[in-house]
Amino acid sequence: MAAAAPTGDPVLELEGGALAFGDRTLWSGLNLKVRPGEFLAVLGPNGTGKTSLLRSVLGQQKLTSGRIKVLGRPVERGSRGVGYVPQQKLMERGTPVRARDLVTFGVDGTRWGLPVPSRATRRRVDEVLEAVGATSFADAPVATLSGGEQQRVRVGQAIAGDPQLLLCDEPLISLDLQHQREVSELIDQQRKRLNSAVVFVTHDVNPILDMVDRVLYLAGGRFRVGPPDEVLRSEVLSYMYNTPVEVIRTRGRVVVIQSPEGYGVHDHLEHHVRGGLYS
Ligand SMILES: Nc1ncnc2c1ncn2[C@@H]1O[C@H](COP(=O)(O)OP(=O)(O)OP(=O)(O)O)[C@@H](O)[C@H]1O
Repeated sequence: MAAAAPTGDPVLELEGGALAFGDRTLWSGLNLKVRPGEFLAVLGPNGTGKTSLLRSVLGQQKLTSGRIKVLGRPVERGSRGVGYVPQQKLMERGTPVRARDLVTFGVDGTRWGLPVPSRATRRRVDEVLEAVGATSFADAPVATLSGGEQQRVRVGQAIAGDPQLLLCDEPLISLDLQHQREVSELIDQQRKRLNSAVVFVTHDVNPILDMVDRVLYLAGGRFRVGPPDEVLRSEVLSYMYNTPVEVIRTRGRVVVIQSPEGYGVHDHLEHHVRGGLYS
């Protein structure tokens, strides 16, 4: 776990952020500052507004109230300083775009193939393809790759431009254990190399637990921000879920289970309990 608290002007700042759809408020009163070099994990059950938070930071979703600053400025779409790994979306078969093209787009922001990339760009593209383990399928159409292979290419595209703020929406989905480790280490190494910030949405914090500085936990219209040891505790999560929950730490992992007295109270939690693990 990171020792010293990150310093420097925030790369991401939310003040009194609230987001509602109709009469359903996902979160409100959200104050958050993410500083250079910080790794923030965003956790919580389905539908609590984790993706919507990232979309708000990208300028794709307007807040109901409050404001967001990204890299010191009001949020705007398409900022080169922000990288984004979207929640897994497979490319349609027949799309001719190659892995190399997506990563090239990530490096120089130009449309694939045009203009012809410079030697420096090509070198950087090869480096990134290698780093995400995509060299062997770099020239295959992305649509023909497996879900996990496509995911690695998207991570490559997002990190290729050395963003100061990297937003990741479940980037480890579809990856086997080895690639989960490799991809999360790659994201972490890049953060350390550039002193950039990472906001990482995930359903399982364990693969990244030793990288995380703070956790933003969203559940039941509530939120909690703090170091993992302060947030991932039985009393905190029981309050957030409004049902008794036990947080167990075993062999360096965090396991959340529903306490016997809480069984059957909340289906969404039970779903995760059946899976054996929840973060
Ligand atoms: N544009 C929209 N209009 C109406 N409702 C929306 C819109 N975008 C998201 N929602 C709703 O907001 C809720 C939160 O969605 P979001 O995708 O942010 O959740 P999440 O926490 O990322 O969930 P998951 O863990 O399942 O990915 C969902 O119920 C979703 O249907």
